[in-house]
Amino acid sequence: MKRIVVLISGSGSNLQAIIDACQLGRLKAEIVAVLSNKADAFGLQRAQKAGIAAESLAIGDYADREAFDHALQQKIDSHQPDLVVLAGYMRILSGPFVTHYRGRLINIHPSLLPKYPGLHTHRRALENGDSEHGASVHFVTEQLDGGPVILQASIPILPNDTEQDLAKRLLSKEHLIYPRVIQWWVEGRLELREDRAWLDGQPLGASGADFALDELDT
Ligand SMILES: Nc1nc2c(c(=O)[nH]1)N[C@@H](CN(C=O)c1ccc(C(=O)N[C@@H](CCC(=O)O)C(=O)O)cc1)CN2
Ligand SMILES: NCC(=O)N[C@@H]1O[C@H](COP(=O)([O-])[O-])[C@@H](O)[C@H]1O
Repeated sequence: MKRIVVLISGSGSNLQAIIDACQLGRLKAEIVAVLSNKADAFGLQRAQKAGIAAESLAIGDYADREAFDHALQQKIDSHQPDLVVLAGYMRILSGPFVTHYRGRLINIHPSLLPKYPGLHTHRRALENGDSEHGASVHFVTEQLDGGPVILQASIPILPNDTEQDLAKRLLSKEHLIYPRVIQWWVEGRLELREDRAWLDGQPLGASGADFALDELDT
């Protein structure tokens, strides 16, 4: 069974969706560890409740980003993962780390990439008066949120939406698309090739696979 390590920094609702998918048998993989840069990340409690190894590393214990990432990499590799999943992990990863996991490192980002890489995406979409917003699952490369997109989900922005409204509505879509992308990778259907995401031997376009969300819940 494929082994997954999940990196988090906060609540871990995407982690929970992945845990649930594994426990329901929809995702034929094993989360072997959950790691965080925040000792108080609620997602660590979610992992412990599910009987999954949960650990944190303190950024302040390391001289710089590269030293932290090297220690994180060693911790990850001690669990011998096949796939590393970023699920609300809020640290920019250094080049050697990304290179080490190339093609088996994915992230979910709360925007319709390439719009709004980086932070505060809900606020930026509201400030720009956008009519829609969304989330993107992508391979992680050194370019922040610039890696090949695998799958996106969109939501309308409603007249009185706040950042919190968008975040809540978007999370419910994230919880559908992320387990599905992980399932594609675990099944060997998804790969990073020539700087593009390929699914079932076909290169995906800039917005990733073209799937209606209701197809994903089957
Ligand atoms: N090399 C890469 N690293 C990461 C990627 C990536 O695509 N390439 N994705 C991010 C996830 N992410 C958005 O999806 C993201 C995470 C963190 C930040 C950021 O600016 N972090 C700051 C600290 C912010 C904080 O502590 O609140 C930092 O690292 O200095 C931007 C985007 C994961 N990493
Ligand atoms: N830049 C990375 C980023 O902002 N990721 C976003 O953080 C949230 C984590 O929620 P969760 O902890 O409940 O899964 C999710 O919305 C995810 O898209």
